[in-house]
Amino acid sequence: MQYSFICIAHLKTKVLHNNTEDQNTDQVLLSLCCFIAPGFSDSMNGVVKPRILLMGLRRSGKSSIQKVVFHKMSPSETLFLESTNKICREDVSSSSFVSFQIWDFPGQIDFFDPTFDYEMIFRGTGALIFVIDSQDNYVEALSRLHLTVTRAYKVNPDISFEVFIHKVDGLSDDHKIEKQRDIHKRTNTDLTDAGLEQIHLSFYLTSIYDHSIFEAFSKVVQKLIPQLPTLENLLNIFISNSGIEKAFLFDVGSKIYIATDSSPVDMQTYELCCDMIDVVIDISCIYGMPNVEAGLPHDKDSMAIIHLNNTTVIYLKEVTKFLAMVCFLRKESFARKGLIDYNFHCFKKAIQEVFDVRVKVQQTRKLLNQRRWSKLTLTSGVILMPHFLY
Ligand SMILES: Nc1nc2c(ncn2[C@@H]2O[C@H](COP(=O)(O)OP(=O)(O)OP(=O)(O)O)[C@@H](O)[C@H]2O)c(=O)[nH]1
Repeated sequence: MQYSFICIAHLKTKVLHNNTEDQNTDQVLLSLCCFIAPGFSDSMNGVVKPRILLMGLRRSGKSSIQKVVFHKMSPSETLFLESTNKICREDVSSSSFVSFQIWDFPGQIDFFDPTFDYEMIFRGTGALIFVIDSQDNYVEALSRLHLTVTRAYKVNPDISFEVFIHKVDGLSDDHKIEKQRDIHKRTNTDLTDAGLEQIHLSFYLTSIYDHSIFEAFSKVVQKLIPQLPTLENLLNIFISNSGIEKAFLFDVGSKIYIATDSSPVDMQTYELCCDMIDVVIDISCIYGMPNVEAGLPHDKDSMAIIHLNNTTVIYLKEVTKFLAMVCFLRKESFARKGLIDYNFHCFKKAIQEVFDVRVKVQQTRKLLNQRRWSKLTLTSGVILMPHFLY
């Protein structure tokens, strides 16, 4: 597909009055509190920050994944990455929804090393990504995966286990499917033999040389967003009332999509969204923002429209400082842009309310924690150091 026309402009949203929309979004918001799950508290401050662990054998591609997805490193530069020899922790807090810690582990962790407190690590973990190099012999990787998963599950059965069958860029399509089937079968057989068939592993075919790694990471991150059903619901309401075929909510910095409507996602659509975000950011960097050092070149006026030569229109609009909505629609539907913009305005308001509820929950949790701590100090007369997770 070719882009036949690109227009990037600053546009103020026109507000049309449509009471039905407001009622719909309000109804969704009424049920919000059900989706605010406690999550993983980061020490005493009550900040919900799930932890994602990147594990796997040496040179399987863990650091490359982190650098490409979160540091915009080009895939070819990863050839020069040095081997990781200690646990590297990083905070990813680009928006209130995409906020977590990534821990990149060195290739060989010795679970039997007494200085390695794996219980403490797994206890605060939201997702464990195990990276397998598909271009290498993976027998050792599979036994390491089994050991890691069984240990982690015993400590924390709530972890989501994600297996990245990585470096598939060198494989043909048939070969990829065959490898995935084989790895899936072997791991499940091992788990069944160990009497742990209840452990669910999700498998993804990934490569840093295409968008598959971003798509896989999006799915991992989505599982850690307690408000996901609310966001999906809002997107469903938005698209069905605006004649839109598909809508994604993107974290602009990482190109991770944090939610989409309930229709299936195809890779080509996702790739077009990523390309569009790149175009918008590049053009904004060159022409748009006087002070790019201040952060992402994406602000409340950011928007872009791309007309493809197959009568599809892609429409990008800023939702929050870090989030953008990217929609796919027919040219005929885009004729009602005023209605789409009004509905988008309602959607944006609803998202803001989701943020507000979340912030309130976090503040209440922080206050409760502080009270609990001051009570502890008063009753015991001494302050005992808590057993913080690191
Ligand atoms: N072909 C291909 N190579 C990749 C891919 N991802 C990473 N690599 C290469 O794999 C090699 C090892 O990558 P690293 O990210 O250093 O691996 P690691 O798992 O962090 O290694 P340790 O730090 O030793 O545990 C590098 O040369 C990367 O360029 C991929 O998707 N495809």
